[in-house]
Amino acid sequence: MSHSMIIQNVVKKFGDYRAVNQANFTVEKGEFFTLLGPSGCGKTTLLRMIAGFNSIEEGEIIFNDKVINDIPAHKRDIGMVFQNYAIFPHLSVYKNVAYGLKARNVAAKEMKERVEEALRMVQMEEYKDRQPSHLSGGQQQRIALARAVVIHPKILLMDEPLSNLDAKLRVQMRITIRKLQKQLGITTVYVTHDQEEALAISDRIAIMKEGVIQQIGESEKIYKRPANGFVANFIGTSNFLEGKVTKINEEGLADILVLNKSTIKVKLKKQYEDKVVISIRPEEFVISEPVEGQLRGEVTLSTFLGDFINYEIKLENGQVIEVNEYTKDVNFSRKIGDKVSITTKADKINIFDHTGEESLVNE
Ligand SMILES: Nc1ncnc2c1ncn2[C@@H]1O[C@H](COP(=O)(O)OP(=O)(O)OP(=O)(O)O)[C@@H](O)[C@H]1O
Repeated sequence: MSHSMIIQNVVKKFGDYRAVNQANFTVEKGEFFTLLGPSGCGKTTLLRMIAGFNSIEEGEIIFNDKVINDIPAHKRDIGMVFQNYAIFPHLSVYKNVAYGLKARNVAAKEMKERVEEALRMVQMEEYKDRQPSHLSGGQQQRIALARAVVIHPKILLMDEPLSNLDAKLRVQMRITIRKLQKQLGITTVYVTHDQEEALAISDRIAIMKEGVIQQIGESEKIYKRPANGFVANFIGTSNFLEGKVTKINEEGLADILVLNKSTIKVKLKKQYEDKVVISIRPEEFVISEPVEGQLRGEVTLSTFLGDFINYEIKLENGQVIEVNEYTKDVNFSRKIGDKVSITTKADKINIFDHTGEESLVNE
């Protein structure tokens, strides 16, 4: 028995509209897997299919080698945490957490032990007799988390569980969730539209756009080697520059003319001679004094952010790019109006075909 969850060619239709279109992935046992994408991309719809709240029009969802398409939600052995906590306002904290065990007819002694253990895990033991209305949002969300894990589910599903919390609490709670998930080893599928949260919390991420998965991978991989322009733009900050392959040899080593100005050499994964989209992270640029033949520009905004300085630089063609310089690497920050040159390391940038839909560099 494999214990993993397999999503195979899964389709969700609302009328003719495919809210989820041919989703394919495997979530390994104990893995923290995140569905990430802009509003309306279909991530909640897919999560609800896993939970058993949505019908499945095509494909299969397999858990422990068994197709679960037709198994009703309450028989799927799934714990769920939602954005709006969904805890019972008239029950004490203790009774909220005990609820799922009661429904499963767990004996009194074991129930007490498990509820106390779950409350301990989310550091809420001393609140067990409180009414939920006397708790903060973060505390209520901890109760929702305790209630989901107390039943020892095989799968934990979470839909934007942190989006009602303030920024600081969100960061604290995502650490709590991550630690608890690792400690319990529960296979987890998490939904968020917040890319920073997804990068921080996940083992792997699936990025969705208009019902279609664009890329699946570990946070670092997705950040450094986005599969297409959409992912490069959605995750972190990317500067997109126009380029053109002017020469390419048999091994794929290409001369790429950037903004009709300077040439970089990049190894492409296939033969390609056309316009390209070059995608560069703000921290992958190197700023220097102006040099003839290099990309040049003028600092139009300089923002000191402690560990780094963020610049807006207006290039000679009028395009404005974002560049970060680490404070530890420089003695002073550049000022508005300073003239500079911009270079970058060829192995750190991403090259897409002219449509932005296909990456031309190896992973
Ligand atoms: N019951 C429904 N009937 C018809 N269309 C629906 C239904 N539920 C969702 N949709 C549509 O399916 C698409 C995906 O919706 P879904 O809620 O999965 O998006 P999402 O990625 O979770 O977005 P958000 O972050 O805004 O919650 C949307 O275009 C939505 O309007």
